[in-house]
Parts: sequence; C-alpha cells; structure tokens
Amino acid sequence: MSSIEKDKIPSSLSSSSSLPLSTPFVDFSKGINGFDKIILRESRGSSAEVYLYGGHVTSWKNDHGEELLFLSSKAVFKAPKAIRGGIPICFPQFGSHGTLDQHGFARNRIWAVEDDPPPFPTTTLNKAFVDLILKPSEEDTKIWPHSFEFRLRVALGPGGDLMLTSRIRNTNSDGKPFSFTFAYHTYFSVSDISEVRVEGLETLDYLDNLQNKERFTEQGDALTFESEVDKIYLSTPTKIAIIDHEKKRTFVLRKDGLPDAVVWNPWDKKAKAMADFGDDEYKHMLCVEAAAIEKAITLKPGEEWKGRLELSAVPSSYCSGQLDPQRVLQGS
Ligand SMILES: O=P(O)(O)OC[C@H]1O[C@@H](O)[C@H](O)[C@@H](O)[C@@H]1O
Repeated sequence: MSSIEKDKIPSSLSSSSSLPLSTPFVDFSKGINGFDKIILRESRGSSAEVYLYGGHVTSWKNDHGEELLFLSSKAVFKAPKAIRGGIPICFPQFGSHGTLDQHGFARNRIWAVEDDPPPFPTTTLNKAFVDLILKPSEEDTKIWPHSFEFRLRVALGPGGDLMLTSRIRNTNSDGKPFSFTFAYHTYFSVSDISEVRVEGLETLDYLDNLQNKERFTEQGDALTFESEVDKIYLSTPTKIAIIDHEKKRTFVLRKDGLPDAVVWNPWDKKAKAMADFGDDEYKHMLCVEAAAIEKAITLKPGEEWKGRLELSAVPSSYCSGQLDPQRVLQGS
C-alpha cells in the first residue's frame, strides 16, 4: 500500500555535489564515461552498483559474484540516452502515458548523494546503502511545472537482497497538487527466455501495449515466453516470482505501494530496431517492473508517497521437474 504522510517539508537538505568518503561497504568511484558511481558491498560478498546518472542501479551480484541484472553490451552511458539495462527509474511518467518523453526524465538526470536524509520509520542495521536525491532543474519545470524532492535509497541486505525505496514529496509553493506514474524498470538477467516462467500474475487483468493498451484477462497458467510481450498487469500481488529453469534460480520481487507490474521483452524484431540493444540479447533478459500506472499517484503540497521494491535471488528447488508455485510465492 502506498503511504502518504503529511509531515512538514524539511527546511534544509544536505545533498552534496562532491562525494562523501568511501567505506568498506560504500565505495564512491568513477564508472563508464567518468560518471560517478557508487559500489555497495555486503560482508558475505554480494554487491551492487548505482550510477548518479539516472539514480540507476546497473549491477547486482550475489555472493558468488554472479550478475543478476541484465545490462546490454550496447548500453550508452551518455545523456540524454537512458542506460539500457539494470534498473531505470520511470518518473514522473511511465511509458507514453502522458505528455512527457517516454518514461519521464528521472532516468536521464544527474542525481546527488544525500548525506543525511529525513529518517525512515524503521532503522536499518545494514551498512551497505546509499541515499540519492533528485530535484527538478529550471529546465525540468518548463516541461513538468512542479517542484518535488525524489529520494531514493538503494540498500543491500545481509543475505544479498537488493532494496530500493523511493520517497517522492510535493514541494510546490503554489498550493498545487501533482500526479505522476512510476516504475522500477528492472531488467533481470535470465539464461534463456524460453526456459523462464513468471508466477503471481496469472488470471489478472492487463493492458496490452501491443494492442492499443486494450484490457484483457490473463489465463490461469504461469507466464511463459515465445514472442514479444509488453503488458501492464493491474492490481498485482505484493510478491511475484521469476523462475529460471536452466539457471535453477528464482528471483522473488516483493513490492509495496506499487500495484501494477509491467512485463516486457522486445523479442527479435524490436531488438534489431534498438540501437543500444544487441540483436540476440532479448534471449537473456526479462523486464518485470514494479509500477504505479493505471491509477496515477496524486500528492498535495507537503505530501509524500513511498514505493518500495525488494529483490532476492534464491536457488530453485525442483520437485519431479516442476517447481511448486505455492512454495515460491508463499515461502519467506
Ligand atoms: O526503450 P525504452 O524507452 O527504454 O522503453 C523500453 C520499454 O519499456 C517498457 O516498460 C515499455 O512497456 C515498453 O513499451 C518499452 O518499449
């Protein structure tokens, strides 16, 4: 459920353009094309990388050093192109659902590190996290006439779980509310798309982007993939599983405040049409995007919305060649 708090707008922000000092858990360094990036390291060996360009997670590795997110070999790290892969943030508009450019502008702006963000209701004990902030530039307010503070915390849990918490606050001084749509556009790395299935979305209604956003109802079986897919599933459960049979790995997504879930794979023709995506790379990725799209989020000045995504990658357990969906979706 989304939480809207009506607490006061903080008077002072401590976002900085220079980067803080690195620790064993949080390493501030330079990435591709000299872009600032932050490497999070958890004591058992898992890690994640976050670019200030886009507030974009580009890598998430388990404690064996295996990459869990897909990043295209042709990804372009240069504004205004969004990085193809990892976890782009779609804000203030998902897709073409509005007047802005596709997926909004948060994914191609430079975010800042925030040293001392307003506290979270529960304190975290893990040390591998970073707080980022995005505020609109004058140019941004010309295309989206609103003032906001978008805080993003990226954290690695002790077991290597990747946790993203977005807090978006309306800071308009003209008394006006604003509305937005949102997605964590997560690209998962999979061994072979034809060996993958998604559980948790069966029997739900969806809008099909390939059929003028018309509404349909999904059939009863877990989703499998044999052609292009671009669907927005509505009112989805808080837990969704992506089962990679070949890798014997299951990704579990847990989400809060994000009722919708987009499932996207461009397949061969669209892959060839994208300059920043390899022709065959569609075989090794699947986007499952925790989102708020069908019902836009509206905030009055001073209100804050929170949307949280938690990803885990666990070894799949087989039972006579079949996974037990109940165990995947109901187990902790
Ligand atoms: O190429 P972009 O702008 O990153 O978008 C990629 C895809 O993102 C998905 O979320 C959309 O549903 C697709 O329609 C879109 O093609």
